[in-house]
Amino acid sequence: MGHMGAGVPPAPQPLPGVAHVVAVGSGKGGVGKTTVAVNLSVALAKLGYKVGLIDADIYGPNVPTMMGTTRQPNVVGENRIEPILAHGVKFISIGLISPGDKPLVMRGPMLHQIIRQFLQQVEWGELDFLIVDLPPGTGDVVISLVQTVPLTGAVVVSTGSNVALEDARKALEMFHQVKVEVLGMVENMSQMTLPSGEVIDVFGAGGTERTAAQFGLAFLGALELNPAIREGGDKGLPIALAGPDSKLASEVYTMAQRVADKAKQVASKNENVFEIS
Ligand SMILES: Nc1ncnc2c1ncn2[C@@H]1O[C@H](COP(=O)(O)OP(=O)(O)OP(=O)(O)O)[C@@H](O)[C@H]1O
Repeated sequence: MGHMGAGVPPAPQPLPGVAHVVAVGSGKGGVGKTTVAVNLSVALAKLGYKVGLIDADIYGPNVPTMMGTTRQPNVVGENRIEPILAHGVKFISIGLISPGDKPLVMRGPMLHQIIRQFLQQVEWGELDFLIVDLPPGTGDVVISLVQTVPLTGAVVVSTGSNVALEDARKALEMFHQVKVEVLGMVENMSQMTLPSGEVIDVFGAGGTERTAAQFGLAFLGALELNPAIREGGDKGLPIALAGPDSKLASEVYTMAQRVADKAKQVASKNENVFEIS
């Protein structure tokens, strides 16, 4: 103990009962990362998986609004936090804890502490997927995350625009640096269909799929730009609730199925690596 420097973090430990931790990141803010993370979670739950969702966007926690509840979580036993259940998904967010009393500036150690608590002190129980909605950009939160738990992989969300893709590439680079496998990329705010049926391309649809191909990554799907998606977010009724037969929500289910398949594939590949060595 004594000679171990205080700066040496303990090795990441899997969360008992949690099969896959999957981070959702973007690089650029405002591309709809939280919208994707929330809908992905709800769709996975509707597909029959046990799903948890951590709002790790400490500076702009929008998950409670998008999940439709700002109820404070109960603390049980020895400082264990009960996640909030909404739309079949268990979630936790800094936005639920002492709302109105959140520090605007957080020092690194405090941020690390929050991420660790969200992973280790929340009563997640058995989960197939624990989705983590990262803050935009690259940095601290991801480092705290990978120091605490092993991740199955990450999903990178972008629009098709060059500026969003520039930042998405930085996110890809960051995941590479911290040795987190990217499961694939999602294009959000892709094409938009007008009531007349005319399709308009606002952000350069197709750009994300091309970028994924350049990096040898899977393209996990596109979500159109549609006011119903924004309304669903603001009302706390994610469009995934409409189910796989709804035309709009079907895109989310395709995406969710691909994320699930890819996560299982990556995890079994990594298990084999351990067995061989
Ligand atoms: N496909 C879409 N169609 C219409 N509106 C969308 C779509 N995706 C997201 N939005 C809306 O765009 C806004 C930004 O989305 P969101 O909060 O998910 O982005 P974000 O990338 O998580 O942002 P940040 O992390 O910077 O806070 C929200 O109002 C959301 O409802």
